[in-house]
Amino acid sequence: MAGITYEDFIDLSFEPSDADLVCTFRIDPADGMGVESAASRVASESSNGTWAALPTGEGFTDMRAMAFEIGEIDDDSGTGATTDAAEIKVAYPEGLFEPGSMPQILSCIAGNIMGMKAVDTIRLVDCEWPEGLATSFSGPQFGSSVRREIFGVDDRPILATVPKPKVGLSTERHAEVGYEAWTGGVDLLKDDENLTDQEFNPFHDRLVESLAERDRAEDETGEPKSYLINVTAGTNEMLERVDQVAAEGCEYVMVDVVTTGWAAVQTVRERCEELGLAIHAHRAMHAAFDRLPEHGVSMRVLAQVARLVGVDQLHTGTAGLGKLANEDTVGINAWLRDDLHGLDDVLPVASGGLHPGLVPDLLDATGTNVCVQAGGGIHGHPDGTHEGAKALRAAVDAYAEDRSLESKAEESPALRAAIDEWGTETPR
Ligand SMILES: O=C(COP(=O)(O)O)[C@H](O)[C@H](O)COP(=O)(O)O
Ligand SMILES: [Mg+2]
Repeated sequence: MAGITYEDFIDLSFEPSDADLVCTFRIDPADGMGVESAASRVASESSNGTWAALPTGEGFTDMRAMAFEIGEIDDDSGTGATTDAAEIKVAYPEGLFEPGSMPQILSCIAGNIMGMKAVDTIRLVDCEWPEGLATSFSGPQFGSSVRREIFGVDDRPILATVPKPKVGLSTERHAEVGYEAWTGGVDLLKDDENLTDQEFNPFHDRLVESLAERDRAEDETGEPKSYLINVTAGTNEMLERVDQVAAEGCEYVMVDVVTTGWAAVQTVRERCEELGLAIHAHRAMHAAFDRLPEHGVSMRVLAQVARLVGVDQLHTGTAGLGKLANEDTVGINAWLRDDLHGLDDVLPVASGGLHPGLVPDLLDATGTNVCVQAGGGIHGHPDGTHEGAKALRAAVDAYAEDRSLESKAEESPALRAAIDEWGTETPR
């Protein structure tokens, strides 16, 4: 029987074409499987093969992926991987994918293979996106130009804060905290990932009252201010909320991109294009699949997906300085700025356990073309939110002035109090 078996999905002499999507996987073959068979099985199951030999012939278009490279593990994941763990490359023909559909692409390259027995663990580490597939997506509407276009700055990070406690504040208190933070020196108020439309703080009331305080803070400071309101919900409801955000004159929406799903984010992206709204992407739940170095989908790939689908700002970690286990923040941020067939870049958001004492090391690692978000590091300040915002702003200003925190703290009591409270320690 003419046909294909799963051995037909590996050719170590194969050379991918420029139109192929090339994926790098880290695999740990199951006992007795052997690396080449496991690699072929990965290519087979993620394209058009399965465990059994299959008939082809009339009416069959060859959409096979091809495993074409098997290399040593060069990551320092320290997972104690077995000796036959390897890094493989698989080339996928462009025709396998539906242009512009991130769900379908991920159902190929991060679908069944994540759970198949041929490998004990498998991790999608990186993707090299060909022009045809990449440009079938919108990409970011603004990217890092939000700093200049919304806040008129291009020489410092933009600062954000999320009111803490993360949920439970009344609408009125939430807006008050926003005013205190905006007038203390942050540019962006942000909802937390699990604040959406709850009884204690309904979405539309929060939108209207927070923006009223934003206007007051702009008048008082003479600086542009904005608000990352979390529109996360079912897709149709999200579109309703996006329309409300635009109607009330805000510049951004925030979306929990992993829990809403990429199809929903693509739909929101289309509406934001029509309305001229920037998208802030929170990545809550990413660690369910990107934390373990030997299994899942890397944060690097998640960032690539987010940029293609078209978010403008994305949480990418704190280069190990904050409270959350972090991936390769510096490498991911660099990729977000690299050319991607002309698609716009993405502004990285450093967040998670940050406070003024960590700012110098953070900006040494990430540079200043970022958004720096602090929640506890502002609202936990011994003298409250307004002073906490002043302290964070002073720490960022000190970096721009090439001054130490200690020197800056001589003219900033708020920064002095923050350093006395938290020093330069990394919280857990
Ligand atoms: O609420 C916070 C941070 O609050 P705090 O500043 O009090 O720690 C964010 O949800 C985390 O940054 C998410 O993590 P990441 O940014 O890594 O996705
Ligand atoms: Mg949060």
